Amino acid sequence: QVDGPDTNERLVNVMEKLAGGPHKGHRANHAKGIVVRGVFVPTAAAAALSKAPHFNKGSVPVTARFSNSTGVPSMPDADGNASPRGIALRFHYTERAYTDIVSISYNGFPSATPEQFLDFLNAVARSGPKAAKPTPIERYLAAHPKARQFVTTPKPMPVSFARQSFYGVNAFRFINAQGDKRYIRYQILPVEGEQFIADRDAARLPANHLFDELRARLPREAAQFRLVAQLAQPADPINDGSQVWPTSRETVDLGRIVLTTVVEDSAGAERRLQFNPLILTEGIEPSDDPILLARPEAYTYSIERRSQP
Ligand code: HEM
Repeated sequence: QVDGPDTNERLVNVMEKLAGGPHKGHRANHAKGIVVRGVFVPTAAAAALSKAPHFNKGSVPVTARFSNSTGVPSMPDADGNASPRGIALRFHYTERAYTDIVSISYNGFPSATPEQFLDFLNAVARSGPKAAKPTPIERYLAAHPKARQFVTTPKPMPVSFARQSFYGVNAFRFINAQGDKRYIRYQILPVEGEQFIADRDAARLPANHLFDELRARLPREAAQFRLVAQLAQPADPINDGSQVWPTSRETVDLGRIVLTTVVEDSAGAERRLQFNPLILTEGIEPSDDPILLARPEAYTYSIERRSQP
């Protein structure tokens, strides 16, 4: 038995440190958010892949939270560190029961395991302005191509949260009524397509532009996404979200997410909401991806801290 914080608690500690926090009442990551609601309408193809209840009904209510990355609650939307952004989705398939998808606007992850992710974040934390060259993060990125790709891939600001794609990254296993099993990864793709703003123009926009845009948009026009399953081929890596599957893999439209309303007290709602990618239902099983399996525990540290009065 080893005393002291475990990897998941250390991850939350370093996230708070990087954010100049802890910021009382806020998430250790994806702190700046907005809560909306709408519906999900599944396709017939969804029911053929999974017996999950929300894929086998006419439609179900959805609660969603869009967010900027990092634990900085005042993160300006055009800041480079605001990406990858998040969408967390909760499908209410009965009055009391729900299942979640928690996804980001980058297809992939910098690390294969929580330990590697901790090394990555610690390297960032040790690379302040006074760090000797090459800095810890420069050395880390030189040795870790997936993390390098994550950091160096341009992540421009979208014109709207409604015009950004999101990716589930971790794999899940679908099981249909016949007992057939398929590994999948989620994609959440804007029906209107992606559209981005040049960095130079984004820098001139107000700090809350994306949040204001969503509040202005929804009374006129829903934010609509296709929920898509990318199907694994037998040799595809199932347990490593840093290894993206080829774009040539078959995809299946599972249905349409139609988000229509910003909830009345978004700040209160987000304090109460506790999204968790392992709140699943029959017809959907987790993979053994160690990042996926670590997430609920890490999230619980953040939830406990932000719930303190
Ligand atoms: C070991 C890896 C990870 C760690 C340690 C981690 C940590 C965290 C923490 C501490 C929170 C705040 C939870 C809360 O207070 O409710 C959070 C939220 C979030 N994470 Fe992660 N995360 C990890 C991986 C991922 C991955 C792979 C994705 C997506 C593919 C993701 C997407 C999100 C999103 C969208 C939120 C905001 C959820 C909301 O709106 O409430 N995270 N994460």
